[in-house]
Amino acid sequence: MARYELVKRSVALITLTNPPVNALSSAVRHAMAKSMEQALNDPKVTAVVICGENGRFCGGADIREFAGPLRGPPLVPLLDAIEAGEKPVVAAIEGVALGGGFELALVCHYCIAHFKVNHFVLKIIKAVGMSRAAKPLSSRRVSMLTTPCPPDLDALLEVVTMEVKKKARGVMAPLACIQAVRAAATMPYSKGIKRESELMATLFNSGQARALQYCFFAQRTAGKWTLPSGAQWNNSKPREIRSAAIIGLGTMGRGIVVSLARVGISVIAVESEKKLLETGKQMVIGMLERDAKRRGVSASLNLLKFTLSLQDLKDVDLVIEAVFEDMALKKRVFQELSKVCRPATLLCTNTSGLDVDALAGVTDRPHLVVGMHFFSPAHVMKLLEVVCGPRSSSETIATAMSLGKRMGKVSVAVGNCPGFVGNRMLKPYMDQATFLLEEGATPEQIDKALEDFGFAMGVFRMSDLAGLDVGWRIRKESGLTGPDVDPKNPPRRRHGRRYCPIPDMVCEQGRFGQKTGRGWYMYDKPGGTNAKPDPLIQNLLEMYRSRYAIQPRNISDQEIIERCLFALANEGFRILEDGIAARPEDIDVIYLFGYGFPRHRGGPMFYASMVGLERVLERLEHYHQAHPDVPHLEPSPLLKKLVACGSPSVQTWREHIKTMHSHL
Ligand SMILES: C[C@H](O)[C@H](C)C(=O)SCCNC(=O)CCNC(=O)[C@H](O)C(C)(C)COP(=O)([O-])OP(=O)([O-])OC[C@H]1O[C@@H](n2cnc3c(N)ncnc32)[C@H](O)[C@@H]1OP(=O)([O-])[O-]
Repeated sequence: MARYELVKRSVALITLTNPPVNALSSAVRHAMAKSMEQALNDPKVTAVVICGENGRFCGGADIREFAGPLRGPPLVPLLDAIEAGEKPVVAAIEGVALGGGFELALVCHYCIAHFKVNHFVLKIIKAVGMSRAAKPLSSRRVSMLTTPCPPDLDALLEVVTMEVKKKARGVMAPLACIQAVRAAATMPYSKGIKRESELMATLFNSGQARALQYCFFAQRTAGKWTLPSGAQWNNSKPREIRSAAIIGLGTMGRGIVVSLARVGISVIAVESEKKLLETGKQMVIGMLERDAKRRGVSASLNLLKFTLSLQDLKDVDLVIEAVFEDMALKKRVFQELSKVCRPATLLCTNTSGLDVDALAGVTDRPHLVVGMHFFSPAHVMKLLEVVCGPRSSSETIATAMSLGKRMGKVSVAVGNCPGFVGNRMLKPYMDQATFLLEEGATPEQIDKALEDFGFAMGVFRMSDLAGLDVGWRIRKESGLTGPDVDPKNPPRRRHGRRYCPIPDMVCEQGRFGQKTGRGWYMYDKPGGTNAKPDPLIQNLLEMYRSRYAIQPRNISDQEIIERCLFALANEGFRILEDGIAARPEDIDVIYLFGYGFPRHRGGPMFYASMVGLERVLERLEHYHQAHPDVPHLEPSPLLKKLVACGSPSVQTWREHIKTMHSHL
């Protein structure tokens, strides 16, 4: 866990050896303490160098050890011994020096860092080689350094605090960092370090720390998929994709073209009309040029080809269909692709919730069909839902997952059902928000409650951004609203359950959100982003409630959070029961990377476990009793079962899901 060598007869070289990131596990700390003692006590040793194996210095404390009691020698006394030692210690840094790894570098008297190191502030060594060995160390001890205190420190920290509170609502760590900076600038080292330890202890024992550690491992677990057949992430070889084609140059298609081209994959982009093709082409080129400029590289425009003819696709490795969300149209595209593309070409769909297997069924290669559900904007959002149809082969799934990772996405394998995972859960979440409007809340009150919880955007601001017409079109196609709805249907019921027509009423007024300058909010112009409460919406709500004799009531933020987030998690439990998601961590990763769920809350499933499953169950029972015509408030059988089993930790829920029909 740490190797000790004597080089040039007088330099002790200590190499951290805990692959893959040399995390400071108890074994590493123990080995380091032993090696440092050996080096400091050996009269032949005049200097010490600490480095990390595998081109990485140190990825910090071993996060896996946080779950239980601390074992082995604590880190701080070890760092103090290095700092106070009488022999110069040099940190030879490559790759990363994170957290405790950063602290280790800081207490070394000198640092030499490879120029490609990220995550590190350089402490520049004045001369090359070990000519420092005989020099006094006092000026090199971090405890002896003086921190200049700017005269306007309070004002400076005030501004930073405001910024942090805006950008990281409710997050503890950044505010603690500001307090640590204040301590470093205004206190002697010993008091400053003591203050920092107090701040660290508060954070370390917080629910937010547990949520962030959970997210870290959940993100890495999400890529480890398994099929009922036993095929899985580490025994299914992905195909190499050198060439791809995108059908449809709408917002999603353009983003997908950019995502592929900027990682070196040649892309043929197809549109149905010359004008659409030309517009899409100009937008893609502009996006790639801006992206390349930002990254300081040249735009890979030579990888692009734009065409009106599917015939040009005959040799590509993979196609992603991104046409209008209409099943009949998609089926025609897949039938055509079947004829044009060579037999081994993978055919993928970017549908946001339609039946992937129905599309597979119209092709000559159902085993090569898979969903690749990108999130808008596709070249920015990191989430990729890889939707496994029952006939998708393990090689096809492995290829889609690997391609997602190559594009810098967080790929999550999910089963095939309406809305898959993310959008299926979004429906009850948004339904609750509109029901709360009927009952007395306003869009801005609901959004504020959700944004105070930690969401970057509340549900109504998010809908205005995405465009209200998207959902409206889906509801019309599903027969929930529009001229085809049976007039005998009571306006507030559909299929025997409660239905809120307010979003339809808003759309019928041409209020589609930011794009039209009016939606749930009003904006200074079409395309504007500065959302202001709109009195016309307030009037619409008042008129609506009086028309249906709804007596508005004061609704607490707590009720808003419980009804929206417990309904969200409840659908997550159903998704686990249906085998559409392999584990709760996958659901949480989808919501962290696709829907802006605040990371310091862990995700909808982790949040439910932190609130306490018994509490979630009790509140859902309460709300379902109050609203019996809202099925998604009825507690799921899995939630009840987990509570009956004593509410085990989220990481063990899989053991209680005996789903024989897992889609994954
Ligand atoms: C006060 C002080 O602050 C306290 C005391 C602390 O120090 S708190 C801890 C502070 N340290 C961190 O926050 C660093 C967290 N790690 C990272 O940011 C990244 O890992 C990376 C270093 C930039 C490398 O990225 P990568 O993309 O090349 O590889 P990977 O896929 O991410 O990771 C490869 C494998 O290593 C595992 N791993 C990475 N870092 C780890 C860590 N610190 N502890 C335990 N395991 C870790 C990870 O789970 C994965 O495992 P598996 O999935 O293969 O089984």
